Amino acid sequence: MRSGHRCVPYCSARRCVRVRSSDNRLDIPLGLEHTGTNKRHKRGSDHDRASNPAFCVITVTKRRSPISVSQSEPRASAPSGTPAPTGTVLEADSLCVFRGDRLVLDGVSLTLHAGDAMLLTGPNGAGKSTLLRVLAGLRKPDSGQLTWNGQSIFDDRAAHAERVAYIGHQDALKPGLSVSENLHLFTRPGADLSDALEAMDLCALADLPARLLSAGQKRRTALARVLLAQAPLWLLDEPSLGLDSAAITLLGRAMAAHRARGGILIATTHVPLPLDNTCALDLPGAADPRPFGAFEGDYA
Ligand SMILES: Nc1ncnc2c1ncn2[C@@H]1O[C@H](COP(=O)(O)OP(=O)(O)OP(=O)(O)O)[C@@H](O)[C@H]1O
Repeated sequence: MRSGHRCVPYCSARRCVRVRSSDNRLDIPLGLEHTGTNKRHKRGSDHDRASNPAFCVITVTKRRSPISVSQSEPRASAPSGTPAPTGTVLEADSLCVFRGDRLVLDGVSLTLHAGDAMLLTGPNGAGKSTLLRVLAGLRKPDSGQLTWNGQSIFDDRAAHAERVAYIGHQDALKPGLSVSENLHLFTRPGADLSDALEAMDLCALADLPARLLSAGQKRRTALARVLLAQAPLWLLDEPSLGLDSAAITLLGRAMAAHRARGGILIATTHVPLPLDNTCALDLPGAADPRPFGAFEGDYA
C-alpha cells in the first residue's frame, strides 16, 4: 500500500478496500491511496473543499489493520473429469466510480481465481450493486483497471458479456412467457433446460406464465437462467431475495457446483448465504450527502 493522500468528499470514513484471494490465503489491506490523477475527483474535491465544511483531506502514512477475513478450509475441488480453468483470474485495480457527484466506489481492488467466491457486503447505498455492474461490464469505472486473464474487459465488452451471468434486483422475466420459454431464451449450447428446472425445483411450474409466479418463484427462475448461461463468472445481486429456506439450499448447491467447475462467483448480500470458504469485501458506505436534485444527470 502506497503512502499518500486522498481528497474525500463528505465522508472521512470512506476508505480504499483491497481484497486478494489466493488458494488458501487472503490479504486484505484497508487504507487510502493517492488518486490525484482522477480529474472528476480533483474537480469535485476543489469545489467541495471550498464550499463544504464536511469536506476533508486525509493523509495516510501507513497501512491499516487488515479486515478480519480468513479462508480456513480448502475450496471445493472440481468433480473428477471436469477440467477447471485454473489459470482464470478476474482482477480489479483501484476502481473509482461516481454516481452523480458522489464518489461511491473509492479505490476498490480485488483478485479472484477459478473457484473463488466473494461476498460483497455493506450498508444500503454503499455501492455493492454499482460494483457488480462495473464487474459485469455494464458500466465503466471513472478510473481504475478491470481485467480478465490480464486483458481489459472493456477492450471487448461482447466477449465479457459471454463470460458473465448476472442477476440484478429485478428478475427481468418476460411476463407473458412461461418459465420454460423464459429460460429457453437464455439457454446456451451445452446447457440442459430440464437440469436447470430441476436444480431450482421449477419442474411443476415450467408451463406457468411468469406473470403468475410468486416473488420467490421468479427469483428461482432468474437463478435457473444463471445456470443455463454456462458462464464462468457469476455476479449475483442479493441472490437469496425472496427465497424460502429450501430454495436457499438449492442456491447453495448451485453455487458450490459452479465453483467446483472452476467458476468464479461474486454475490452481494445482507444475509448469510450457504457458501463455504469465501472472502468478503465490506464496502464502508457513507451517509447520503445530497438532496435528490443533486443526482440529476446520472441515470446509468
Ligand atoms: N442512477 C443513479 N444515479 C445517481 N446515483 C445513483 C444511481 N443509482 C444509484 N445511485 C447511488 O449510488 C449509491 C450506490 O448505490 P448501489 O445501488 O450501488 O448501493 P448498494 O450497496 O447496492 O445498496 P443496497 O444495499 O440498498 O442494494 C447510492 O448512494 C445511490 O443513491
